[in-house]
Amino acid sequence: PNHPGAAAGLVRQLSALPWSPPVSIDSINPKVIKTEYAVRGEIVSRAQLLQQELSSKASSLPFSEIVSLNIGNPQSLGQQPVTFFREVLALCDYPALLEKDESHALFSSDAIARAYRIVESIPGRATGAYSHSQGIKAIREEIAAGIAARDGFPANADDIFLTDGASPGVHMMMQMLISSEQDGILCPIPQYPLYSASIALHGGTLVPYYLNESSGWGLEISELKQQLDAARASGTRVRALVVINPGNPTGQVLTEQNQREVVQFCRDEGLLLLADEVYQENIYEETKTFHSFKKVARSMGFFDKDLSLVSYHSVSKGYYGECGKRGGYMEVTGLDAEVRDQLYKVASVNLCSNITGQILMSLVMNPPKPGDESYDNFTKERDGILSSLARRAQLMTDAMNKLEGVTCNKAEGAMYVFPRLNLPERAMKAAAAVQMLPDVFYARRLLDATGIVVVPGSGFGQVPGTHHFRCTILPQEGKLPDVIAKFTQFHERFMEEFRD
Ligand SMILES: Cc1ncc(COP(=O)(O)O)c(CN[C@@H]2CONC2=O)c1O
Repeated sequence: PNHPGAAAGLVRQLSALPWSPPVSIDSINPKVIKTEYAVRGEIVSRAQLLQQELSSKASSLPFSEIVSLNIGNPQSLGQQPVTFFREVLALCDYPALLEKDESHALFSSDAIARAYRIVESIPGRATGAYSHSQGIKAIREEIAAGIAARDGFPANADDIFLTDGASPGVHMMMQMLISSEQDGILCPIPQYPLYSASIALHGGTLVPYYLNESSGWGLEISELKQQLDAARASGTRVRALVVINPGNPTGQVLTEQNQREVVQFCRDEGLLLLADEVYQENIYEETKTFHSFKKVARSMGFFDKDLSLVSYHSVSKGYYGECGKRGGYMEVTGLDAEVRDQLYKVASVNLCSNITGQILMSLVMNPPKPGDESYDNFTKERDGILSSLARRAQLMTDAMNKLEGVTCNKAEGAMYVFPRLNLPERAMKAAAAVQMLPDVFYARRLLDATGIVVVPGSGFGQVPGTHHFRCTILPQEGKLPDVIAKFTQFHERFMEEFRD
């Protein structure tokens, strides 16, 4: 052991031993293995491989591009950002621009004034510093004022937690609520798989309640009650009810009466209401109006001492579609102060959300007003995008309903159609023969034939024995007819191939 070469010799001996990675698929957290997120699942993975094939050589594929209709990502399909929002963000990102005369030739006066006000409200004018863990106080005050203006009821800046998109806010609440598998969360089926994924990651239990496809994806209190009682009878401690309004993937917009019933149900059954309202500005059905659950609860006379409610919003949807900027909030009301303190502690572990997303969230909640220099251009951009989305929602719904064996509820809101596939028996058998679920088989064949990427309905959950897929309504209007034509041609050939 004292020999100078001994250590080197020992190292050589050790290095000769077979080395294996310290982390293996068998040694990572099994909750991670169990987690699935179909919006970027197996079909998307194959699409990425095909994209590489398209990029690497003159392709033998029967299409020239991948059309990603699997994800609600408007700007990736050509939607333009809102000018006023980007002007304010640019100025806040580089505050020195505010001191330059040239800026007045480049930026609208109200964007300069807004950016100046925001920068001045940040301690040290430091848009690069960590902020308060719930977000910059002045930003939260602006958002609270926007909520109050929307609802006609007060909102408190200290109830706002600014997050990097709505997703982290959902994870934070699941982290707070789920202690073990005994803790259940009532979720709509079909649901946006952030919820099933987060519940799985935190080791809880998803308690399903089925939306009624035959009544336009209606949310029935009787179904909620039946599922809640069954879960409780099996020993599950049901903590919360998730409602996504407008719905993803289903696109329904709840009636105010239905919302009142949901609020009453949560109050009566002692459930925290998790209201996912990220599509609140994506309403296309003229007979429907968005009402926040906060407004509905307050209008029923339920305040902080009467109901626990967490409301989510995001900069990823609406007419802004700023998904990559990662802005969002959760408005937390009706929780005990000591619970709020624990939530704050969890938020503080991540220090703060990104400042750009925080600023953008405040712009979404307080956009240009009549008389502002940007107002006319802003309303032109906003109304242009929303009216186009409404037309595309109708176009896609109609196109789906023209397909043989397909029925599709109208997309009243959000950004998706979720058609039901009634496949021939031979198609079902062909799927089984390759160990695929029928809607995965269909989505895979669609991708391989056209380059169009959709998400199989099994990725959102569906009534057993039914099959769907989710497709966004997002291709720009000039391109949508071509996408629909490709889709239709594929479907006709598919049905011909597998006709019973
Ligand atoms: C209902 C719902 N809630 C929350 C989120 C999370 O959004 P952010 O974290 O970006 O704020 C999404 C995103 N929609 C996903 C992403 O694109 N397609 C979807 O279905 C969503 O659809």
